[in-house]
Amino acid sequence: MGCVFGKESSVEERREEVREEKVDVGVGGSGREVENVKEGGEEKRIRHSGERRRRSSKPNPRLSNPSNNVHGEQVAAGWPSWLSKVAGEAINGLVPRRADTFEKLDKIGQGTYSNVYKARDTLTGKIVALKKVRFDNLEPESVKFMAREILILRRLDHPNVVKLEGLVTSRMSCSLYLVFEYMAHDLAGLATNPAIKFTEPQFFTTKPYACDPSSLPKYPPSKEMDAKLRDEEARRLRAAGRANVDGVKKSRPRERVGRGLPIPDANAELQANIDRRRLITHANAKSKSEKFPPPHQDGALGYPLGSSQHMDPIFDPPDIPFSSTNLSQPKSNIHTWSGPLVDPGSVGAPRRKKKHGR
Ligand SMILES: Nc1ncnc2c1ncn2[C@@H]1O[C@H](COP(=O)(O)OP(=O)(O)OP(=O)(O)O)[C@@H](O)[C@H]1O
Repeated sequence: MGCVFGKESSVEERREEVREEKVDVGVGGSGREVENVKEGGEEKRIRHSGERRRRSSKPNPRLSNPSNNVHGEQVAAGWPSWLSKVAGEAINGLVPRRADTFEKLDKIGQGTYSNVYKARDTLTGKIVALKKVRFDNLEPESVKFMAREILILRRLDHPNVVKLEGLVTSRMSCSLYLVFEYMAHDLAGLATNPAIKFTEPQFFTTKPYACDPSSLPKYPPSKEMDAKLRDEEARRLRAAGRANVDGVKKSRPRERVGRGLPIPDANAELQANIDRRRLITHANAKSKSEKFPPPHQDGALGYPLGSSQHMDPIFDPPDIPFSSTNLSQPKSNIHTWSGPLVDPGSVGAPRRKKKHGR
């Protein structure tokens, strides 16, 4: 996930719904306390950003496999076996959300490995962004790569970094959705607006720090490495191509005129570079997990409830009902978000302290 997003006022925050008890909607890695308190008969969700609590353990971005009993617990909780086997640590302490509890509204973006949808959480009414990662052949390396992103996102807690709020999948599914707060703007879009100037505190010098820099992975994600190698290869090929062309046709006056054109204004150039980079990235993408069906096959939008407007009936067939995620139960008994599955402290996920009535 290469994006940092800007949030439009706090409209979405005001819309955030409340769950029965304190749950870790930051899926476990956030440095904030999140709690629900009753106020005037109404429950409100509050975040304590000032005080940081010590934790005995944090998810480790260098992945390790879960023990057999943790794997068993994860599968029982609704995680697909392929995910738990390869990326057990990334989902440690969480339960998956069911796909049919979201209503896809629109396709809003596409990343290197994903399609992103605006969706409504039908249990809370909240608008979210769903990043769909589909793993063709469930290649362990692709899964591990995504797990690494999840682990890092779980650790990040910063006002300027979009939060991972949950994960959606099911035992029978071969896809995974990351649930994020919905952001009205993205950084690339804002950067192209000359009226908007970013200040340093808008980035990572703002406290609380997103995470302790020393805890970040030592090496860049393989995706970045791949991108770097692809860029270098593309540059090399371009240079080789130019050398060939120069060798064959020494002089192409019209081309030289073209090269001499004035540079367009900075913002247009920035956007063009962004677009070009995206094109190169997508055109050269090699990982199996980067292949997606065309939008018309990738989960239909705009259909009535209960049909394909719910998420991907193809890739998310109804599961055998699992108690924690079964819609036939009253809402109050549902773990609606990816939240604690087992005692996180005992299996390496961050420990969350319950706080009441602060
Ligand atoms: N939380 C969000 N709210 C609103 N739009 C989003 C959100 N997350 C992603 N998007 C949109 O989807 C696009 C793709 O996002 P995504 O995170 O998949 O890709 P990326 O970070 O640009 O690239 P990569 O796949 O390499 O990480 C973004 O550029 C943005 O337009």
